[in-house]
Order: sequence, then structure tokens, then C-alpha cells
Amino acid sequence: MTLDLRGLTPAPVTPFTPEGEVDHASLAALGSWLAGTDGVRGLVCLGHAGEGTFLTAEEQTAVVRTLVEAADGRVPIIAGITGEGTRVAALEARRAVEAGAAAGLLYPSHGWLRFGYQPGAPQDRYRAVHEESGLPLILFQYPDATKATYDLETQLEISAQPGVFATKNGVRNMRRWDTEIPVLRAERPDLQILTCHDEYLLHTMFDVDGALVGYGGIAPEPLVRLIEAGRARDYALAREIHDSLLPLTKAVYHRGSHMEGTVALKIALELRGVLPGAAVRSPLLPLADSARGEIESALKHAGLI
Ligand SMILES: N[C@@H](CC=O)C(=O)O
Repeated sequence: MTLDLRGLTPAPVTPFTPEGEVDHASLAALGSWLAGTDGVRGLVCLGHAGEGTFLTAEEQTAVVRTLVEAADGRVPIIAGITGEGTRVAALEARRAVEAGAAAGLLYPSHGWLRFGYQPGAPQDRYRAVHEESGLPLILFQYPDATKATYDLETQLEISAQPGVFATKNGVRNMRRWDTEIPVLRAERPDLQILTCHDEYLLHTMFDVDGALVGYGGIAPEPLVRLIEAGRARDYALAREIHDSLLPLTKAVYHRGSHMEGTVALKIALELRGVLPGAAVRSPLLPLADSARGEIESALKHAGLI
């Protein structure tokens, strides 16, 4: 299968039963719905929205298998690879390959968030994980406000390495975005550039090939249209779609932290009738009682319920 993520790649949540186990039946229903939505190019599991780091290795593998089966060849399943050490991440990638993943979204080593990294370490992490698993990889650009963000040179070097075919950019610094995206485009013309700025998608929509976002797991239909409008440089249409989604964007992503967004995604899916419940796993906590009403009226405003 050719890995072409030009369009929408949702990162679906991982549903849990009320007892806290992975709810594979609901995951399969969610995966099948998303895979069958026009314009969806792939599904990314085990990322932030998928609570991937909250799952055991066995649960992670089972999630990949369930989604591969549910997608039934319609779209590739891409696994978030989050292991802290490079060897641990490479083993995780190998397990994902065995479970049927077609690509990996390789996260920075999370210690880097606090301590930063040695020059060359990100390049080495991408090289080793690809060499040891054979998995095609997506570069994950973290926010500028973290110490795990990659400077332009590092992004250029990683994206020149074998196996790296796309970048998911969440830099959240428009000066860097406007400076670095044109250089990546010019220097790496085959690199697929995907935004992950869930909370202000419009602002990045005109420079990208697509979006790889948790948001896509609850509102794939308008997001596909928003990406198409951006690629057509139709600002008026993009603005209209953005405005219809803005209350939902606020209800899901303009909360105290991005972590609360995952809880909100599950509530939205329950309200849309896609999931039977919105259980999350610790360290996530339920949202305030008012959240459900806010999400419901935002979904109505967007015409999604
Ligand atoms: N959209 C978020 C969370 C997704 O992985 C990000 O920017 O990292």
C-alpha cells in the first residue's frame, strides 16, 4: 500500500469499558467509521489522543491489530512509537509491524522535554528505529515551547534519512512555521507536510498536504473539507468551515491543557453516537460536569449532531 497521507489522518481515541479495559468492539466500530469516511488517508493509534503510553505493550499490539482488521485495507494503520529509549522504541516498532502497522509516528524521547537532547540524538533515534523495524516513519515536530522541539537543521537531516516520508508539525510558533515550512518544502519536495495544530487549524491549513490530528477522530467530515479548501487556497470557504467548528474547537481544545482534549474527544464521540461511553484511563480525569453541555451545543453548531 502506498503511504499517501495527503488529506486527513485522524488519530482516534482508544475506547475503554466501564471496567477500564480496552473496548475492542467499540474501537473496531470507530476505526471502521473513520476508515470509510471519504478523504481519510490513514489512522494513527497509540498517540496522545489514543492514550498510547497508558497501555501495556500487549494492549498496544492488540489495538493495532483491531484497527488493521477494522480498516480492512481501506487505509493504513500507523502506530505511535513512544518508547523512551531508542532500543525500547525499536522493539515497540517491531511489535507494531508484526501487528500489521504500515508506518510509525516516532515521538521524541520524553526525557528531552525537560532536559533537551544531545546534537544528533534525534537523527540517531529515527535511523535506529527504521533500520531495526523497517517501519516507514513520520517525523514528529514538538512545540517550540518544549526542549524536545527540533531545529530546522535537525528536521532537514531526519527527513533526508531513509524511511522518513512525512512530518507532523505542531511547532506552535508562527515565526518558525512561516520560516521553516517553505524550506522543508523546497529542500524535501517529497516529504508530506501535515499539521497537528488542532486548536488553530485554519492558520496552518494553506501550507500543508494534510492534517494528522486527534480532532479528525470526532469531526472527519468538516476537516476533510477544510483541508481541501486550504489546498485549493479557498480562504473564504476555509474560514466558513473554521467558524462553524470554532465552538467545538474551543469546547475540546481550548481547555486548561491539551490532555483534557482527549477526554473531550471521547465525550464528543459518545454524543455523536459512535462510542457507548467516554471512560478514560488515569492519569486522565473526568471533565467538569459543564463540559458535556458545552461539547453538545458545539457539535450542534457544527451540524454534527
Ligand atoms: N495535536 C497534538 C497532539 C497530538 O499528537 C500535538 O500537537 O502534538
